[in-house]
Amino acid sequence: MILFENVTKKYRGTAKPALDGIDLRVDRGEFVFIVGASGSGKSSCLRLILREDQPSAGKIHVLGQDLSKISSRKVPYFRRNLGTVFQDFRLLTNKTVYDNVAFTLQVIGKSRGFIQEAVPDTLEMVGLANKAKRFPHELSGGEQQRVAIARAIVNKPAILMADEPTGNLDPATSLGIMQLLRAINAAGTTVVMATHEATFVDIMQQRVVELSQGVVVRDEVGGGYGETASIPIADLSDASVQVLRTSEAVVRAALAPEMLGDTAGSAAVQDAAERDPALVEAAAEVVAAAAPEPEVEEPREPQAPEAERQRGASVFEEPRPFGDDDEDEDIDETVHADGPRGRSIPSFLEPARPLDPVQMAETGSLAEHLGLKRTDDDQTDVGPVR
Ligand SMILES: Nc1ncnc2c1ncn2[C@@H]1O[C@H](COP(=O)(O)OP(=O)(O)OP(=O)(O)O)[C@@H](O)[C@H]1O
Repeated sequence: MILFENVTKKYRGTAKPALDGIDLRVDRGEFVFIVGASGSGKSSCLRLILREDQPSAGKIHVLGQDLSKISSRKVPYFRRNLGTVFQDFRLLTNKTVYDNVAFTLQVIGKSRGFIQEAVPDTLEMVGLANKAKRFPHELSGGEQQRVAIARAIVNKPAILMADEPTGNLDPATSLGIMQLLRAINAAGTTVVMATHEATFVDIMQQRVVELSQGVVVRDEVGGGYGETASIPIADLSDASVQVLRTSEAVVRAALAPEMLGDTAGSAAVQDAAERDPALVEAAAEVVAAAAPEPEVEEPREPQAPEAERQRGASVFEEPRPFGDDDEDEDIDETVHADGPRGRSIPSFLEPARPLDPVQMAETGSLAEHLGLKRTDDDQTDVGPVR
């Protein structure tokens, strides 16, 4: 699906290549994290896949096409197969949620009937059915990112590329976004996500490709605690490692229940709870600690419409649309400063309360299951909370 053969990318005027002889193969249906320090080459990698840029050497095939052979004129057509999500959402601020999503389909000439069906369906999927008529500035950061995701997937792309999609969001909101990306992946879309967020990489146990100075230094299926991990496992006692693994199973079951086979994830958690309640309690604390304690969010000045419009300009020659919505329940993604650490066991760890992944996917309520308190998220707006 994506194939890099000895790919080097050297930008003009730089001494060292941003990517140096990369070999990489991503198959259909995979969820791949590209991780690495700032400047390691993650975004360069995504830009090459999108054919925003060309390698200095080597070959790249995406969806069976040799990217060096796609003429500039055909690039917009090629990109219809790729959905993209960015840290800064890139929504069109003068359009409603519905129109943001519909716009993507309009520019590629989809019929009105198709749009009228696809947009509400997609908004429903991302949990924004009730916000179709809102404008981006009326949404929280998490909701704006959901609109961006709706826009990216409304045309059912084969590949969804996400570049730091949780970079501007608080931990609870980020968990909801990760949960949504996993649901999209579970529905068959290949997901390639560049991120610094070691916590999510650790707990999701998907494939991890780690870059360091333009070279792949790790390519691990089910990767977790590597050099980029937030919790270095080598520093932990055996008991702590066991606690960590239990927490990991819990969160993984919530984020990717199908990866564990039926209800094996929740069964394992319930099993552990029966055998050793103290372990599960300790695991709950690790889970809570894995989400960094949120700070109180500074309200941000709304962006000037013109500046926003400029930000909204897609990296593509062909602008991509965003999402609309329509659900009624507001998704409350605000996190209280006294959130995770104030409680002992998240409710979803309780043996009598099995996980309901479908419901969680619909509501994006993983953070709630983790016990992170939420309030009215319309007040939160965008802005780093870390
Ligand atoms: N257009 C460019 N011109 C010159 N150098 C560039 C350009 N884009 C990226 N670079 C350089 O290439 C290297 C890799 O950059 P890249 O943006 O791919 O890293 P990254 O891992 O995505 O970083 P970050 O996590 O900070 O976004 C860096 O040294 C960067 O300075």
